[in-house]
Amino acid sequence: MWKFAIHSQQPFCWQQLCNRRHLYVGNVQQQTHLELLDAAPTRSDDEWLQAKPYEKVPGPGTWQVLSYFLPGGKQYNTNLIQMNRRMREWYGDIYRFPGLMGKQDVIFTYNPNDFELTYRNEGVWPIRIGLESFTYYRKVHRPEVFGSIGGLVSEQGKDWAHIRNKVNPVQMRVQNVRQNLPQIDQISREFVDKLDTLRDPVTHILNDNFHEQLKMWAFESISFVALNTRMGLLSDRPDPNAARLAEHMTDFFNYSFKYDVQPSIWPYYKTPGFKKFLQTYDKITEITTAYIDEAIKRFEIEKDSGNECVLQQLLSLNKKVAVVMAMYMLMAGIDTTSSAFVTILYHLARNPHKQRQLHRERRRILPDSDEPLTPENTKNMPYLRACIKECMRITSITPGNFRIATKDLVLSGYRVPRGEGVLMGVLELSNSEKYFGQSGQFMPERWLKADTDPDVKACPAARSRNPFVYLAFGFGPRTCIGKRIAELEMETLLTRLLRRYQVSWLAEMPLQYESNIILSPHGIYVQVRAAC
Ligand code: HEM
Repeated sequence: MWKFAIHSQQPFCWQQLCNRRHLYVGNVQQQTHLELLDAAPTRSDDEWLQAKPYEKVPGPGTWQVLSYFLPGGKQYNTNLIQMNRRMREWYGDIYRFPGLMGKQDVIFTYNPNDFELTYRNEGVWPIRIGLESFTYYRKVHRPEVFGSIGGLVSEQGKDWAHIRNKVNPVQMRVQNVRQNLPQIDQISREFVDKLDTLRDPVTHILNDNFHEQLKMWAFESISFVALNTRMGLLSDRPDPNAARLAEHMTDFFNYSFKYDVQPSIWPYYKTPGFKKFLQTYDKITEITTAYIDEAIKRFEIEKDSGNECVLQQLLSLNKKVAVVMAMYMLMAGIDTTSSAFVTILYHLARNPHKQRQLHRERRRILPDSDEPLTPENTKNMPYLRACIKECMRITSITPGNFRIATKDLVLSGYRVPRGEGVLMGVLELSNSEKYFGQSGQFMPERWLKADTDPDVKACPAARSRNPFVYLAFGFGPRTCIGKRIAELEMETLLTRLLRRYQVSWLAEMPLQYESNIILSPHGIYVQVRAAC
């Protein structure tokens, strides 16, 4: 069961995001999986033949769905989470959401065995549709800038693999990412220093402005990794281009929700709003490229100064790759990390006993709070990592994972032909009593594989739990490429913040969430006081 309230200004439907596979964007046909469409089943084995036919998957018909979402309908004005939950109550743990207007169906499943089958059969080129506007921007609007360089979020098949294989060692290798620790630590210290000015001087309460400031922390951190540049966004005098870039990124998120997620006619007709979106992309490209050009000049002067940073490694692949990846890091690495961090703080604020336990670990790692964080002293932080995981279990800011089935699959006893969309309802499973006892309780211990101190014992279930019931960063070759960076940032800030402060939740209401591209918290009411 859900233990927190979620509210959205706008009705949202995953299918709008997932079912645009027939689109032709300008002269660029979405290179997704069209070859899979209308293909005859390839399977004739017993399991396939004995499975129930696809048509028998429970779910509403097209007209029924339309009636749900029309004014007065049962799903009118519901958000993603509410919609999913109602549909699940009505149709069960697997249901078919029919494709509208010639678009594909999406199978919604809440069965971890289906997740495993879908992922284990996705092959080396998993298909997940997203950010079609970026594909259009690169390939149709600005081909002279990007050439044939694809981007991770919007590319599929070989084109996706081509870039992912190149950037994996740069962004997924722990040691490579952790070389940024000194600067990420410095940025976290600056943010924690700034907390004094962000909280109310008398009550010490932080409100929603805190989330905006956290976005600046996330921006400052990710832009250091992506552009090797300190933007000064936590100071009173940020770099003017950085401030502009921050504004454009905010616009980008709003536009992207409107044009990549909500139904829109832009693939057929470029509305004035969509043209403004393209201008925002232009400005982000222009500023990002300018920062990269400046960094290239710096690298020339500082030649052979030791390990290559992430940007240098991306540049050695290709400058266009570096620009596209830097843009992606900025687009995908600000709202995600800051929203997840608010969630982490919220759960710790509501669970003082666990917070005290974590504080003890922090003091062991940093006996002197002025000491820097290093690869050595941050190696062994089991309770901190368990706390972060437990927060993301209760509130995974990405509530579902999507794939196009690239093989014929039998899901929950039904035939699902390749080419169909499969939406895996991760958040529901990670909040289910069936897979996590006392699922509403914040219990970091459930993730511990070994005792961390005499009072904190390992949990036997941590070793035997089905890995598919918690997938906050996705799974497989297409898992989140920013996972290591996000973990580094969140661990560092949490260490610094809790080393200095203790946090309490003062509101009667739980933290609220809006669902747009991700779950985004609001209604923050945290008190931060000096830790003893
Ligand atoms: C707490 C923070 C974050 C969460 C919860 C998160 C979650 C996710 C999830 C669930 C996916 C889909 C994975 C799949 O389909 O299997 C994803 C993909 C992705 N994420 Fe993250 N993410 C976070 C932070 C970041 C950061 C900091 C970056 C940038 C450095 C980033 C960049 C990306 C990219 C580029 C993809 C697409 C990967 C591909 O398709 O190959 N994310 N993320």
